[in-house]
Amino acid sequence: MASPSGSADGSGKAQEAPQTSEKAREVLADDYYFMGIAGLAAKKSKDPMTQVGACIVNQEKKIVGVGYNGMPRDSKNLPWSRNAEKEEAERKYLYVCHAELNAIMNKNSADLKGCTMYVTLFPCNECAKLILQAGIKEVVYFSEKNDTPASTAASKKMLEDAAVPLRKFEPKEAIVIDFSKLQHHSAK
Ligand SMILES: O=c1ccn([C@H]2C[C@H](O)[C@@H](COP(=O)(O)O)O2)c(=O)[nH]1
Ligand SMILES: [Zn+2]
Repeated sequence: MASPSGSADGSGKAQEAPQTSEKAREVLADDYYFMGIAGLAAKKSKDPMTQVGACIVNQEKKIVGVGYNGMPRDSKNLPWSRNAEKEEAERKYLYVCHAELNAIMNKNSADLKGCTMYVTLFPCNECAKLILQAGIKEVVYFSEKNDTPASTAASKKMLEDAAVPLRKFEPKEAIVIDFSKLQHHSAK
């Protein structure tokens, strides 16, 4: 599992040797944790083709918003098709709420100024506008699709122009949640 860079508790102090009676625990690094939450949120998306998740974190490293791409609230019969041969009104793009929009709308704090957004897919130009208007000050993304180059270029241009750092998350290992290891037994 990914561990934090530097000292184990982030304090910069040398790590103390664990007590012999204590199990050595692996502690998840921030980027893995927050992108992991974004990835888990993506798993909730009903988009049959592309599931996207976003997680917004404030300067105290607290999660203040999570979202995934989905159809607008209370909608029942909107199409998920991406088929280019269908009429525009029969394709998902006019309707779907992007993960970033939903994460921003789901915020549980007064505002998002100074926050970082973790998002599993490079934000489109419309989401870049939302990110900027929300006062988000850093974007960490995972994957980049190249099927909308103009949108990607515009998004990069806007974020760069506003001096909002854009960073690609490059995981070196997988995060695995083994529920059997979360099963705690009373010590007797
Ligand atoms: O910034 C973005 C860009 C796209 N999405 C969502 C919108 C759609 O549900 C999918 C893209 O569908 P494709 O079939 O891959 O074209 O991704 C998003 O949430 N945020
Ligand atoms: Zn978008």
